Amino acid sequence: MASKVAPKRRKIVVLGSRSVGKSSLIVQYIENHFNENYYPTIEHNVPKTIKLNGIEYDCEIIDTAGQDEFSIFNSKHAIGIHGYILVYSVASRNSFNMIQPLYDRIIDYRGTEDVPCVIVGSKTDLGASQLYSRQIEASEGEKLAHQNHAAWIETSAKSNTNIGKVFELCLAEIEKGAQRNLIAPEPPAPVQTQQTRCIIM
Ligand SMILES: Nc1nc2c(ncn2[C@@H]2O[C@H](COP(=O)(O)OP(=O)(O)OP(=O)(O)O)[C@@H](O)[C@H]2O)c(=O)[nH]1
Repeated sequence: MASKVAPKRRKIVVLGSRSVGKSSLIVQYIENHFNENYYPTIEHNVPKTIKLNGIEYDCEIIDTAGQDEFSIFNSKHAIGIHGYILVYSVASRNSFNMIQPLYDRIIDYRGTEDVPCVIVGSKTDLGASQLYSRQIEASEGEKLAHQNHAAWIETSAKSNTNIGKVFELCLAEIEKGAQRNLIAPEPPAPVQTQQTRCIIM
């Protein structure tokens, strides 16, 4: 009997300063809506099946409480994580300045620079508003990503711009890593055999 291949499981963690829009990114992706109110996040995992190149992946997206210079990286986010989404707001220089130390901490903990990662410039709608001005140009975000061999994209959860692409990019980075053997191949799913006989010992 041919063994059935289990869907690949992938764990993605979303990191970045407080209030940059990590939860909004996830909520827009999963539930297709945007909330103007700010509720500080208590870390939780969100399941989502993501399809890439015709293959379905069982993903777990970890929404974290925002990091600051004191709580920059929790070592639990170094183990068992397949991909990283690092978010800054294009309207906040401070949040952008957190990305490099955060990335450095990840590679320190993992002991390799080969880390599947997407850097995301969020809240692009604010950059176009009259109340806030853009503090981080696209070229600056792109350069940072390039220096760290990461993918990069700008988004707006409010106007639902590029949200799905963030997760597809992350999965694509993970699969590129898998081809470089960053991820051990999945074992085949156990085959359910019907027990037809009973042995009394
Ligand atoms: N204009 C605009 N506001 C946004 C966008 N994304 C999030 N926000 C707002 O920014 C605030 C913070 O958003 P959250 O998604 O809670 O941010 P977070 O990064 O999860 O915050 P922490 O829980 O502190 O880590 C909320 O008031 C959101 O409505 C966006 O794309 N555009």
